[in-house]
Amino acid sequence: MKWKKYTIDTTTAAEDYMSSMLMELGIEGIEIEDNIPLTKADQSEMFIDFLPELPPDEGKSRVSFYIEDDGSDTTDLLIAVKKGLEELRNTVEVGSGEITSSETEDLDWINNWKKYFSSFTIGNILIKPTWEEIQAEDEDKLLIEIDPGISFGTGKHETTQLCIRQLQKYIGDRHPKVLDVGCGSGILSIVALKLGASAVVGTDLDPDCMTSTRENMQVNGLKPELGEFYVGNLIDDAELQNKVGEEEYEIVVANILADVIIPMAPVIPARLKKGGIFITSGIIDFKENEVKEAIESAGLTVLEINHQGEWVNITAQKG
Ligand SMILES: C[S@@+](CC[C@H](N)C(=O)[O-])C[C@H]1O[C@@H](n2cnc3c(N)ncnc32)[C@H](O)[C@@H]1O
Repeated sequence: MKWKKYTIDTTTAAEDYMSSMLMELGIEGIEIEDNIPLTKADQSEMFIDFLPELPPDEGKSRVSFYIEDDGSDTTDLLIAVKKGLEELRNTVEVGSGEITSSETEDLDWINNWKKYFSSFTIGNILIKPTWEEIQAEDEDKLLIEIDPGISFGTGKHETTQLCIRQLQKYIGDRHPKVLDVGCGSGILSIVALKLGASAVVGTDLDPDCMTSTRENMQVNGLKPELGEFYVGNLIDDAELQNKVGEEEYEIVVANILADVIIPMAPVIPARLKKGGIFITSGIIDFKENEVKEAIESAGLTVLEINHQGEWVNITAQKG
């Protein structure tokens, strides 16, 4: 799909007004470049754990928007953008407001990442995108097929791999019931079921993950009744906590982010059966101690801490 990119030179004070004006004109692909650091809340919503140092914020901003380049005339739309921009000058300092257009780019928002996702193995598990063929040398592996769609979880991320290794280690032949908090594409639920879990319950904040997870269960030949998946936040949603249940699980896995796992830690022990295992990752290395302390304060005993790249997995047990 071809897109045309237009960039407006403006100010940080005007950027929100500018995007709102563009959205009102029906433009959806909007990008803002400035040097304002993200707030903690923004960071956790965007699943970024740390950011590079930014140069000082001098109040400058570049607001870009993308229009599909399907040959249709965009003159009227650009006139409307310029008019909207001039009207904004009555409300806020807009800066130069100069609009430049750049080369047509080939952008496929949803599918471009697929180029970077190819089959790989973790121990005897083969994780394969649904669109790739299985190679002869991999035919003896435990096959997991994944199409994450727009949800997180191809299995390639270090944090997912750290969790998969721990699931391999702790599922054994106990046929545990597993709770997968932050299920994303459903990859950890599917790995758990393929490794012998008797049932899984998954939760995520993002409703799209319910679709991806259910579709991936089906692709992997897993009966829908093996999994229940709910949208919501286990940290403070009493209704979700009820649905998920108490002392139901031999294993809880949560691959999210340190800043989410810390407030979530207190609600984990109640979900676990006695002796149950909590496997968690999404923890960047400099937050390891903070998460470990939160897990211990919640009453769990830390059994293992593993590292892959800059990422950490903590595995703990309910006494
Ligand atoms: C790093 S992804 C992990 C996806 C998948 N489980 C994996 O291991 O690849 C984190 C997921 O957690 C979800 N999430 C973030 N905060 C959450 C919360 N408080 N409760 C449940 N899910 C949450 C996100 O929407 C995202 O799908």
